[in-house]
Amino acid sequence: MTVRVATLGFPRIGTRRELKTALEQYWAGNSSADDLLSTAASLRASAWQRQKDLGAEIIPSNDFSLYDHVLDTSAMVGAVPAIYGNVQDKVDLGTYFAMARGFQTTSEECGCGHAHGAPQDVPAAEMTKWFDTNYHYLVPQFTADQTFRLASTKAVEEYHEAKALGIETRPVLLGPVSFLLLGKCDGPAFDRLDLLPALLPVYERVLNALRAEGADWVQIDEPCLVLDLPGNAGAAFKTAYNTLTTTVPDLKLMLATYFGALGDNQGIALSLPVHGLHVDLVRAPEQLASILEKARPDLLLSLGVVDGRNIWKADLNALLDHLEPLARQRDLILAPSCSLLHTPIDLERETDLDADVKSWLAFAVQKIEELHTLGRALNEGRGAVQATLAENAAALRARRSSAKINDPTVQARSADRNPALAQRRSPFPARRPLQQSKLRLPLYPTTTIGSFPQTPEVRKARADHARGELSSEAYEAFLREETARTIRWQEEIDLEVLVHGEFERNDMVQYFGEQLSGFAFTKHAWVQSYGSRYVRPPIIFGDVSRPKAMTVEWWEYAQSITSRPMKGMLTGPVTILNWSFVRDDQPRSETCRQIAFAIRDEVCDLEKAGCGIIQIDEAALREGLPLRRADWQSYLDWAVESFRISASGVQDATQIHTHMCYSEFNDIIAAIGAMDADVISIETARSRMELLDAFAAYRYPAEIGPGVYDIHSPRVPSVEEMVELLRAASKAISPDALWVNPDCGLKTRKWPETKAALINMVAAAHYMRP
Ligand SMILES: Nc1nc2c(c(=O)[nH]1)N[C@@H](CNc1ccc(C(=O)N[C@@H](CCC(=O)N[C@@H](CCC(=O)N[C@@H](CCC(=O)O)C(=O)O)C(=O)O)C(=O)O)cc1)CN2
Ligand code: MET
Ligand SMILES: [Zn+2]
Repeated sequence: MTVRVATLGFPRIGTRRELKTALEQYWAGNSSADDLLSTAASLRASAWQRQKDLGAEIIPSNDFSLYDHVLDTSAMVGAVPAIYGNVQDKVDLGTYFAMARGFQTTSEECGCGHAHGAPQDVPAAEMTKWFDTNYHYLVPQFTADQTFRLASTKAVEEYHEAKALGIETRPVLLGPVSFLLLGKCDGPAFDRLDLLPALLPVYERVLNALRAEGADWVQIDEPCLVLDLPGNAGAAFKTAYNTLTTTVPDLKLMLATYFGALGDNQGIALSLPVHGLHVDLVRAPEQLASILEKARPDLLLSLGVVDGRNIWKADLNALLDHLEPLARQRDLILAPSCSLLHTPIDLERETDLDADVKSWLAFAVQKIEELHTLGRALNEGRGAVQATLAENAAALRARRSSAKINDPTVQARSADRNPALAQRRSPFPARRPLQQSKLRLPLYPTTTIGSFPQTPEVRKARADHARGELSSEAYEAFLREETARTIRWQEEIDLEVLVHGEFERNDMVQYFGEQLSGFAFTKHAWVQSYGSRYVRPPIIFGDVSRPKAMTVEWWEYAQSITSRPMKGMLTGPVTILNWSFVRDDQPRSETCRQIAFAIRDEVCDLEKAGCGIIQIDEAALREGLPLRRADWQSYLDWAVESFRISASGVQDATQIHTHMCYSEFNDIIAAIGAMDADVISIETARSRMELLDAFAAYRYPAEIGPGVYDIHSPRVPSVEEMVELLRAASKAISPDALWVNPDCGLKTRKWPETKAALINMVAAAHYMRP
């Protein structure tokens, strides 16, 4: 029996973030479409070659994307909402980026490649989290009478491109059922799965074209198979795969599932007439036994045994113990649990990491090496890779017994089960008047979410400082100047509650990770978050504590130069946890609690310094929700408790804000209420306030700032537009509980559009006041 090594997807961004640079240059009008496309082609070529060199035998194509693979799928099938005005055969670059980022002729994109006669002012499509990751996709939008057409042959072109380079690939497509399920209805709700018959012919054409080019196998991703599915989904999967396997008979389909167990969908998955099935055995190792028992003997199993969602070395010897008996019985494919999109590329670039910590890690490149080692051990016997296996065992042993991991003081504090720790002194109705009389804010008070534009100058100053080319004094003076200018400007346009702008922070999670014990951080380990925006998630390897105050000095400086209230600005424990690579040797809930105590101390220190409004961002609370409803409550219990531990050390008159973006709250609104924040700001602009229905229905007790300005697009919303949104909001929520703010922080924006939009926002708030 033979074992082969596959990857399901490789990071697109390039080891030196070449894709980011190429995109941003193109959007700024500094480079041509040809420049962008040729960078993209060379990134694909080197990713294919790299994977091949590392020993991957089945290499994906069409996993690359200029922006997002779900948007690519919408383009492939011509699911382009009418507002983008594309009626041609192909979705061109201009339309593609208009959907991704919105389009305004006055904005930066002017003159670069939008279709002739394209609309001049369109908002971007809605963006949301890809399952429980920090990757965001553009939500496909369907009308009830949606038609589909083949509008992009990218998959075929990229297969061909690899072939021309001498590399045989297995093209990847997002499967039709997941594509429909991940989308939303434009207008009154209907069953998106009803669109399947209209959609399948486009998939047939693409698959036929791939077959004609010479592809033997196609990887078709149906990650929705790990979710709780609507009752008719089983039938939809059957229709889809019966149709595709009969109409494209001699092409083999590898149906890929990941991010969890098939669970109650296992029967569906195993009944489909596909030729192979990939399952995630990192998140759900327990599913292997029943899959082996029930799978057709000729079904080629692809086992996701190396974690595509985290950066720890795999336990190769333990894996071999499980895999060896299996590999004697059937042909197998070994693969990462999911696409490597969610891991950084190459550990070897991290020359400054603590040597011990580094020896415990594997990034995308190292994970393929691990798979290659496993493959050889199974095909040739462990002896063939003895030294590598011994090294792996030694590293794992060293990690388990390392003194760097354990801090008894932290463990003792976290074990304190006193419920008062997670309880404000009084309930919200008693806190509210104390806060109101202290703050004296008008109706519809205005504020922003925290960050102001992280300009190239700010980034450069930080980089120069890190390289030792700018002294700490000069760097801090520069940051103080930026902060002061931003505060003066907020006063000038008459915002009520000010922020300092977060110029000193590289990222809202990494900044804290760099100051907390138990965390390691990287220099080059970028992971795509959306489009050209990447993050370097910190690595939590040990018990977490706060050696000293992290934000108090900057807050004190900021408050010292204004008489308006200055928000203290912190990232909450659940978000730090969810946006880090988390240790896998204790429950996540335990790590979260440790972070919560560290943040609690910071909250108390801010209050002691005189801060009356403290925002604790929990942007990632919703995305951490387990994919299966049955697992929600236990997560929400510890996540909410951790937030409350962080927020509950203060007096009643101190106003605690929290902020969340991209949050579909409908299902977890009770937990949001249970966080017991005094004010919550949320993303609502792109979904046009739909979200507020949940708050209204639940009678959310505290104050709410529904975002009126979509900050993920350079587009400037008009006063009228924001007044419209506020009117809609004031129908759902009592006006005396409403705040006026953007959807999220402004770090990704440029100053001109930020200024224009916030001036409009303040005007909209003034207009609403009686
Ligand atoms: N962790 C996290 N997840 C999140 C968010 C978030 O803010 N943080 N927001 C939501 C949306 N996602 C986002 C993710 C990233 C960014 C973002 O702006 N990322 C920046 C990088 C931020 C950063 O780490 N900046 C560093 C490094 C900047 C940099 O590239 N420096 C250059 C040098 C620049 C020079 O010399 O001029 C270099 O290192 O090469 C800094 O400011 O110090 C980017 O891609 O451009 C925004 C939103 C959801 N998830
Ligand atoms: C992704 S949530 C961002 C919150 C943070 N305070 C900011 O304004 O950037
Ligand atoms: Zn946000």
